[in-house]
Amino acid sequence: MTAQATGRPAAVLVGPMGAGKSTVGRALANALGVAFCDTDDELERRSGRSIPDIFAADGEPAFRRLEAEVVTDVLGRFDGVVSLGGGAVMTDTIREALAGHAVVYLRVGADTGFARVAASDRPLLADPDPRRRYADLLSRREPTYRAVAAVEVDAARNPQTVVDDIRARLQAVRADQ
Ligand SMILES: Nc1ncnc2c1ncn2[C@@H]1O[C@H](COP(=O)(O)OP(=O)(O)OP(=O)(O)O)[C@@H](O)[C@H]1O
Ligand SMILES: O=C(O)C1=C[C@@H](O)[C@@H](O)[C@H](O)C1
Ligand SMILES: [Mg+2]
Repeated sequence: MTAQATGRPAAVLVGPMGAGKSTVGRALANALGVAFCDTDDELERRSGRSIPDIFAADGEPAFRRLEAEVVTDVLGRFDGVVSLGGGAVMTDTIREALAGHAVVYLRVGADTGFARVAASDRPLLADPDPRRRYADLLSRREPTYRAVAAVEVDAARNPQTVVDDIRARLQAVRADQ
């Protein structure tokens, strides 16, 4: 994380694995001319370990504790675009820290989201039936993504279209305030 904060994040992207939070987040930050922070990358940088290693060696609860520390710190002092990990919104302290922020839910269906990450090493998909696991996680988390977001966009489109849509929707929300 390079930028020092003076205000609040320009946008905070949430959604399931493969929604494009990292990809679209970086492009949105470029379009807005602000810095970008992916909290998964930030957690790996600060801990000096990979997320798959943390899951394998210490388990998911230990990962969630580290994630909560990193995300709440970033939300409190970073003024660029922030992308969260796919499960971050399920932690109470993170949901509390998201209140009042420009939270954007990148929505994808289970087939699209899973196809985008099937070949990667996301630890939660290390399962005998990863497609079903993905669909289960998405259906459990979807109400929470919706509840924390000020704006929801269809992320099954090309990244530039998603970026343009987010910018327009955030402007509309701000104009309403
Ligand atoms: N809008 C898009 N159209 C096509 N492919 C995309 C799009 N967004 C992301 N991808 C591709 O999908 C894969 C996953 O994207 P990305 O890592 O940005 O997802 P994520 O939401 O950050 O997932 P995670 O929660 O696991 O970090 C990458 O290979 C990326 O290039
Ligand atoms: O959906 C999840 O719970 C996760 C998504 C990734 O972004 C990482 O934060 C990690 O692999 C866990
Ligand atoms: Mg990501």
